[in-house]
Parts: sequence; C-alpha cells; structure tokens
Amino acid sequence: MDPLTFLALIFGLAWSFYLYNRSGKRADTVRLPPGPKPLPLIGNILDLTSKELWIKATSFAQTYGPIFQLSILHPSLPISQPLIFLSSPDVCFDLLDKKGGIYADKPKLVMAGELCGCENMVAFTGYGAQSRRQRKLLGMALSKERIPAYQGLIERETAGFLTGLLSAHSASSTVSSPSEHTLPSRFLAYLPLIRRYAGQLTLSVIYGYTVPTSYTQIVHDEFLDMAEDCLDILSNRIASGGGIWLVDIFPWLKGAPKAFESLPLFSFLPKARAWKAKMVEFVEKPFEWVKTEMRKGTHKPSFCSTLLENSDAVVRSQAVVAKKQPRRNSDIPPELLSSWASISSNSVKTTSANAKEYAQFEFDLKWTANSMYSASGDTTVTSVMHYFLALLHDADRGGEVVRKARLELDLVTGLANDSLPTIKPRLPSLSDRYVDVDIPDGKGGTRRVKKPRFPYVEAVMSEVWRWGVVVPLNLPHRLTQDDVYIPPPSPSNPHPSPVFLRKGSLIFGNIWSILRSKELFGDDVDDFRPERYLLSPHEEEVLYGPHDHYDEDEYESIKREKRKRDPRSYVFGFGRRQCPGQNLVESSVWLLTASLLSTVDVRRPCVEGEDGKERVVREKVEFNNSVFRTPDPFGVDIRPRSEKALEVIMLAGEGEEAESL
Ligand code: HEM
Repeated sequence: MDPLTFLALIFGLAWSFYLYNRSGKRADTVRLPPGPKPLPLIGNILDLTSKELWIKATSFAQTYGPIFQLSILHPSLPISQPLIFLSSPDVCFDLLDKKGGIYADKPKLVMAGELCGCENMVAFTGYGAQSRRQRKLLGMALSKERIPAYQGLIERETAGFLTGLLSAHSASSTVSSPSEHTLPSRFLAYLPLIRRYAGQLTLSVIYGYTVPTSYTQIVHDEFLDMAEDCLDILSNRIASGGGIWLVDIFPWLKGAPKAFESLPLFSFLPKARAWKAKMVEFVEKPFEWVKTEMRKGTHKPSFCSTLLENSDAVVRSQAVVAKKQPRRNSDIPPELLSSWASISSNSVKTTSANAKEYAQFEFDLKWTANSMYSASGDTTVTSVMHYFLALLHDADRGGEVVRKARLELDLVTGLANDSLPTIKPRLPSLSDRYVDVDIPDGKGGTRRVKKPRFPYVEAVMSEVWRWGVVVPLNLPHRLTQDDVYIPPPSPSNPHPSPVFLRKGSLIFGNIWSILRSKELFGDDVDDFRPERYLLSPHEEEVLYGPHDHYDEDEYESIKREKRKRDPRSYVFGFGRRQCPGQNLVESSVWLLTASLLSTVDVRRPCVEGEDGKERVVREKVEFNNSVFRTPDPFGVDIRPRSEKALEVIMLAGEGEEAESL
C-alpha cells in the first residue's frame, strides 16, 4: 500500500472511530442477521476475498444458516456497509422475488457508475423510472416470442464458429504460455473465437451489424475491437477486486484538485476519465452507425432499428411507464433534446411537445443497447468455457456423456458413421429442439406443450449451467427500506428468529451455494453428471404421455419439483433484475452445445516431452475473476469427429462466409 492510501485509510478509520463513539449503543437494540463477528471499526473486511468469495460465503452459510451478514466497517457505524448473503432458494425467492419492490435497487458505485460513466447501463441503474423504461425496451427485443426472429443469425454464427475452430486447429502453430504450461497456440485458438462469436452475435442482434470477414480470417474490426476493449476495461479493470474502490467508501476523494492526480492515491481519477471516454464512444458510435444506415435505407433489422422505426408507439408506451413513477430530471441530458429531430427522418416525425420524450427514448435506447453487449460478452464466453471444461472431464472418464448425447443427435443429423444413408448429414438446427405434444388440460380439452426432442442433450446443457455457475454471487441488489424477515425453519433451526435487514444493505443471492446444494442435487454435486435431470418413465408419462387417467395435482407437483431442480431457476438471477438475455442465450448456447457435441471431439492437449514422447497436459484451472466464474485460459484439443463431420462443417461455413461478404 502506498503511503497516501495508508494515510487516507487512517483518516477514514479515525473518522469512523469518532462516529462509532458517537453512535454509542444504537446497534445493540436491533438483531442483525448472524455472521462472523465483525472486528471493531473495520468490521468483516478481513473475511472478504476478491477470489472465489462464493466458496467462502458458502462455508459461512453452513455455519450461520441461509441468511447471514458481513459488514464493511463495524455495523454500529452509520457509514458501515452491510453485505447480506442469501444461500437457499426459499430465502432468495422470499426476499428478491416476493418482496422484489424493495430488493431491486442497485449499489451506487462512485467509481464504476459516476466516474467511469456506467451509471446508465442497465445493470447499474437504480430501481425506478429509468430502469423500468430500459427493461421494457429489453423485453421488446428479447422476449421468448422474439427469439425465433434471431434463428438465422444464431445458426450462421454457430456455423462460422465451428469452421473457425477447425481451421485454427489445422493452422501451423506458434507457442504461447497460458499458465505454468507452454502450449502450442492452436490449443488456445478457441478463446478468441468464442469472444468473436459472442461479440458478432450480439452486434447483429442489437445493431444489425455484420462483421465483414469470416471466422477463418484474423479480424480487426472497428466495432469488435472497441467492444473487446470496453469489456476488458469493465470486467478486468473497473470491476477488478469486486468493483469496490476506495472512492466508493470515501466519496470525498473524487473531489481532489487536478494537481493531486499525479499522486498514486488519486491515480483513479485520470484512469476513470480515460475509461469513461472509451465507454461513451462505444455507446455512441454503433448507435450512430445504425441511424446512418437507416437514413440510407441500407440497415438490417435489429433491436435498435426496429425500435427507432416504431419509436412513436414505444414513446407512448414509455409514457405509461413514466406515469407510474415521476421521472428524474437528470435522466435527460439537455443536448439530446435538440439532437433528436436530426435522426428521425425515416422513423418518426417529432413535434416540440414530444421532443423531450423522444430524446429520453433515444438516450435510453442507446444505453440499453450497449448494456446488452456488456452483459452478454463475459457471460457467454464463460458458459462456453465451462462446456469445454466439462467435456475435458468427460474425456478423462471415457467420453460417456458425448457418446450418449450423440445417440440422440445422430438420429437427426445423420453424422454417425453408420447413420442411415437416407438422412442427409447436417448440423443441428434450432428447429430440431422441441416437438409439440398435446396433453389433457384436466377440463376435457388439451394443451400444447413443447417436449424436448433430445432429453440427454438438454440434461448436458442444464448440467453446464449448474456445474459451471457463471455469476456465482449474482449481481448485488440494494435494499431500499428497512425490512424484517423470518427465515424458513430448517431441521437445524426449527424456530428461527426474525432478523433485521438495514436499508442500503447489499444483497447477494449465492447461486453457487444453491447449485452445489446436496439437498437439491445429491451427494455428487461436484461431478458433471447430466443424468441427474433425466425424468423417470413415470414422470415422463405424466408430463407428456397419452393419458387414460389425468391427475392434475401430480402433473403440477412434478413440474414444481422439476423447476426447483432446474439450474435456470437460479443462474439468471432473481426478481425484478433477473437477466433479460436468458431467452436469447438459452437458444444460442443450446445450438452451440448441440453442434459441438455432434461434430467435434474434445480432448486434453498432448505435447512432446524432452524425451520425444507425447504427454497429456493436465492444467489446474484457476478462477481469478471476482464477478464471473471465468476460468483462466486452459488448452483444449478440438478435432472433427469424422470426415463426414468435417465436410458438414465446411459446407455450413461456406454459407456463413458467403453471407458475411
Ligand atoms: C450465459 C449467459 C448469461 C448469464 C448466466 C447471465 C446471468 C445474469 C445474471 C445473474 C444477472 C443479474 C441478475 C440479478 O441482478 O438478479 C444478469 C443481468 C443482466 N443480463 Fe444476463 N446473463 C447471461 C447472458 C446475457 C445476455 C446474452 C444478455 C443480453 C443480450 C444479458 C443481459 C443482461 C442485462 C441487461 C442484465 C442487467 C439486468 C438488470 O439489472 O436489470 N445477459 N445476467
């Protein structure tokens, strides 16, 4: 720690000490949630780690129960920050879902929000009129009903990704060192390709922008590079160490005179300025590009163009949202009020009366669009990395998972060597995923439900979500008023006492502890075992079978149990801030998973030892990111499963290349 940071801490602690003495016995009168004993003044700061905090939080939950509290600075201090961890499904749903109205705010982060310019990104906006307007826009683009519109895009990007993977594998390799091992770079080539896949897919959906080169070419694209740069700033710099900076604890630091900025303590100020400039550029440039394309009439349908074209209707519906809650004046930057008219030549005619609403709409739209990009990048990349990690484990155990998945997929794709010659070999498509079945509705009629065509592949995907856990502590919510809660009784605590949750507490849904719960998933929670989701023949019969006798209660109870054990009920967060991208990512990751299972073999890399003999490289994978459970780079040997699979991929890739030109 440099001397100035040290001085600031001393000063802050002295101030806290003063407040501590002044606040006297105030805290004794309330019963806070249990938790490790906070130290005088600093509270539980020493209990926090920036690496894999979810593991520590899970072990605290085993001692203190499904709701416990840590505190930054001692809880008796008015400036202390309570951190509350919820570690069971019931507690998460009771608070974050059922009491969603007071548990949907977001922490006000001075560094990330105000100084680096992220305060208008959806994941950072406080709960109120702005976040409701933004979520409404997201719903218009990402609802279940909208996803089929993206099918072509998703299939094209998936084909491109597979082609890129195989051509990277056959390319002559240079050497790089991802961890303590030195590996030929072809074993790591999947990493930039996943980033590109996630980036391209999102750029197409949001802005209608197609990167003009195929996946087999090394690409420097203005928007992709800009996006990559900003994601790196967001997750590896702004959010490094959990996203809490000294200035978040001592906000007065932000007002330091410019002359102080050369001192290490204040170096965050020039950094924040530089990062903010990049963030704003990334918000503005692709959005301006869409508007220019629209003026020329050359745009492709996208989230932005569709909403701009229908802005009249959107603005009217936003006015309804706004009436529910008074708008904050600060939502609308004044320069936008005058700039709106210039963009709308082929979308909407503005009058001075509605200019303000349109300006607000445009402002919301461009920040919402950008938020989708920021929120989808790391999460999608992390999911695909979890998939590869899981398949490496499977390969170690003889490849049983892949074998079972292929038994299902090959019937449709014709990719087995002994597949019937009548089936033309092809990649899986999103239309293959479900079959419609009609089941009795208990009232003499039928209802149509979607039955997965490949139950084992579905189970693999569920297990990737569960075993990997992309955002293990969820994104923090903020409690907007004091609350009292009685946790559900449990065998170890049959008569739980009410706990007091202080306004302003940050609430972490510990998704990791839920998805590693032995009670929910059995003793082998650390194993990758898709079989845990397969329905018994009886359950299958009740949910989808032809019925002589229909028992509605049993049907509902099986569905309830299934939902409780479905990782999707947790991995996308809770309540009013639940991930709006889940329908999109559910489709894109499903297709990627099904396509990879169908066509490529995944193994641990082999390298030649000094003795000239091949040896398998087993890397210890670390998870250093403090928000996403993104593995540090690890090597994977990816090869086409057969000549037939190679041909199918190359053919699909040619289609993708033709479209991108
Ligand atoms: C593997 C993929 C993904 C996972 C596991 C995931 C998970 C999450 C989680 C846990 C949250 C926090 C929810 C909460 O605060 O309770 C979240 C928020 C969010 N996600 Fe996702 N996400 C994924 C992909 C996406 C994609 C593809 C998009 C957009 C296209 C997206 C857009 C967002 C946005 C905008 C938010 C902020 C919502 C708000 O604060 O109101 N996500 N996501």
